Amino acid sequence: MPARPPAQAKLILASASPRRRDLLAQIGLTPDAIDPAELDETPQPRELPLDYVRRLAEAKALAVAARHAGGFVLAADTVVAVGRRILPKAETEAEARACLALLSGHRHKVIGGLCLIAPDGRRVVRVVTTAVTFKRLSDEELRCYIASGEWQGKAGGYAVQGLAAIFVAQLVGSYTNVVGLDLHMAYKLLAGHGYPCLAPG
Ligand SMILES: Cc1cn([C@H]2C[C@H](O)[C@@H](COP(=O)(O)OP(=O)(O)OP(=O)(O)O)O2)c(=O)[nH]c1=O
Repeated sequence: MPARPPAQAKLILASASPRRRDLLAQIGLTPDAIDPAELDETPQPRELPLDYVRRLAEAKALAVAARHAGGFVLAADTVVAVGRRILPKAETEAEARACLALLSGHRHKVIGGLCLIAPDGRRVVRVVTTAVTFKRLSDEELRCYIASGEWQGKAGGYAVQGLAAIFVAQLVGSYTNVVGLDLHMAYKLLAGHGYPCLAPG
């Protein structure tokens, strides 16, 4: 068992993503602070999706830990990958259409990187992969989905927790990883480093 950290050790979520905050709330965790890292998220030339999420999750955690000594700092990064290709976070309709055209009728991977920095400075990075298969999208489905606007700011141009759930023919692995934070791994990292995830009683 790891040594229990001081009772006042705070939980810092290094993320601007409301999805990650909501996911933590689902398991009864409310961060003491939400402090997004705001880094340049451009992939390096020929960077593989797995390397990219590891690098980003770690960089986000390190940037934020510098401002919160003695806390538990949790950071994450999510990408949608088609083979070695990292799809963008869709910011325009054209980007969302291009992503959905690649995903339609095919299997892709959602890769999530998590990094925890514990109060004693120990740092752990983990990667979780989920395989998702989309049905073949009709023109009408594509049009409705683009009109929904739910693709905005989402890795790969969709959000499984919304309307896009109807496109998912199969999902193998962690659902919460696709939404933005694998809760099993987040719990394992936090509890494993002595954060009191389970409220007494
Ligand atoms: C695939 C998928 C992604 N997403 C979201 C989760 C993330 O918010 C986003 C991926 O972008 P990220 O860069 O991982 O996260 P972010 O920019 O929103 O926040 P921060 O960097 O501050 O932590 O896509 C969904 O909400 N649902 C999905 O089904």
